[in-house]
Amino acid sequence: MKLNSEAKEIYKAIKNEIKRRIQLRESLAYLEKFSLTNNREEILRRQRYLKENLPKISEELKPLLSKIRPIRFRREYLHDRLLVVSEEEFEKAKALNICDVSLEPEEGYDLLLSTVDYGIDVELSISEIAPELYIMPLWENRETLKALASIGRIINSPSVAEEILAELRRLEKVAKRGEILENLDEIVRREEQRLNTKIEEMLKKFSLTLSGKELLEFLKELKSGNYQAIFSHFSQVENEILREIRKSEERLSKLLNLDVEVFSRDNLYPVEVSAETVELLRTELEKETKVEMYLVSREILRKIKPLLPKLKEELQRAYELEFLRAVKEFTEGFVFPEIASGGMAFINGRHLFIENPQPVSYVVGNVASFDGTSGERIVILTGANSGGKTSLLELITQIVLLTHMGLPVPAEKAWVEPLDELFFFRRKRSSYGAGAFETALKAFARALTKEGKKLILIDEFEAITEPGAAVKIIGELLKVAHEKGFYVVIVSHLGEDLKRELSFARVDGIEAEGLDENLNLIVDRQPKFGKLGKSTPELIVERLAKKKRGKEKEIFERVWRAFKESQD
Ligand SMILES: Nc1ncnc2c1ncn2[C@@H]1O[C@H](COP(=O)(O)OP(=O)(O)OP(=O)(O)O)[C@@H](O)[C@H]1O
Repeated sequence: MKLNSEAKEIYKAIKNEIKRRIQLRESLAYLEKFSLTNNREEILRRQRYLKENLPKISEELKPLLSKIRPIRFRREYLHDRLLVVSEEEFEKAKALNICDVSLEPEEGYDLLLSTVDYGIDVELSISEIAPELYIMPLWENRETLKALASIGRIINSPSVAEEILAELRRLEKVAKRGEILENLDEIVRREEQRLNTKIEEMLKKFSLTLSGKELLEFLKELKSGNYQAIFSHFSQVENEILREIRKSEERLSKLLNLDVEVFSRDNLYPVEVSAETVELLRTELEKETKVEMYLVSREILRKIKPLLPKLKEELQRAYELEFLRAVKEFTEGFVFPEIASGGMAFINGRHLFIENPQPVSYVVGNVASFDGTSGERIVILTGANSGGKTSLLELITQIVLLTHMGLPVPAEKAWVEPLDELFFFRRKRSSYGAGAFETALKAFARALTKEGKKLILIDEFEAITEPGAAVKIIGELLKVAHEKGFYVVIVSHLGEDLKRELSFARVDGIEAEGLDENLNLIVDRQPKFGKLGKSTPELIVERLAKKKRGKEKEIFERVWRAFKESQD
């Protein structure tokens, strides 16, 4: 379906309404599948798809879907491992391009894998050699997996994410070790400080007990050459300190899941762990963690590998659900239009961008029959200023476009014939002179060339030329449109004159019904079919007569009386 630029603007605004409700970037692609089509079968196919799937969307899905993130399995070269293979396997192993390959074990790697009994036994496949490339993205996206599991429960289609999450739990211990590794320095320094405070306290206590009487005791022992007693007294402190050191090391060993001896025994106060020792510890821990991570990852992957294709499908399904959810949110209270032949119509249509709009029913062509209409394809829309004529043209455009997207429309009931082209010509308020007139005329004429099913909506063409000429021009152009079987709604204040020229056209009118208590015009937005819309100068006069003061008021009152007298 082809659109002119102003119709395109409305199409863009509709798409934006859906887009801004979509929480996931990946779901935007689904909107492309709903671009305009005039293929009746395709529209019906989209309607069937939405009718089947929209009811499955429930409120509670929104926060869960917002948590979904893409899970991308990495393809990286891992420098931390060496794969030792036989000569026959060498080329194949190299071709995997996943890590260094050798025929002999070599130094300098955290992990030694081998198909020929030199290290951890592996088969020649990426998932065996580098299972972390699959497991880490899953581990990092646990929130997505949890959301998928909950979504599965809601839509009654159990997710493989449940099983994957259960398996991933085995990684918790080694992941914790990874965290510890990151904070190793801080952990060791904290233990060191704790230990020194403790020793300090012990020494303080000891110096207190060594006062007075005890000192004399020592001197006596010293005189009699009994050094042993003194040594034993001091070594008692030393032992206590050593016991504290061991306790600290046990605590660290337990935390790191590795036997450690990091505090020097040479210098008991203050105890200190050298930077080198921390580095050595880090290297050892890193190596252990790598091996453990590899082994646990491999074990998990062996179990869950068959589930990964289904997981991918489920992620895609989540993107689709998010698209559907946004459509559902946008089209709440809408109906699927009947794909008809012979024009377009709707009952109680609601403008998308007017807050609390008055619902309006309308027909162009013979798809539905309302009192005062008889299948006219050319309609002249007349009526009060600010009555809602432009808004009605926009509403027709919105309903026609949504139908061609395959979406429901904001109305109680609607009928739309698939069209080849839609033209919307807005009133150019600031256009004056021959240039503007010529441009508008050319655009109108262009819309009339070429065959096909067309809807042409024109907002007040005559504003840019003299009324007399306008009747001739518009009249003739509408005759062409009529002959070609196009559908046209044209806003005009020249309804009466045009009607005289065009027997095939219908004239509808939007009317003001009076003034409200604040002297604002009360407008019935529903056009009266086949009835010229009265302009409302007498209401404007009444309004001024009631609002103004003094001399001006007198003048308006006089004019108003003249109106009333002519009505009596
Ligand atoms: N169905 C509706 N319900 C509520 N408000 C409406 C409706 N249709 C139009 N309006 C409001 O009325 C005002 C005038 O609408 P619109 O510009 O469509 O009128 P118009 O007849 O084209 O005016 P003009 O004669 O100035 O061209 C706008 O503020 C619009 O939001």
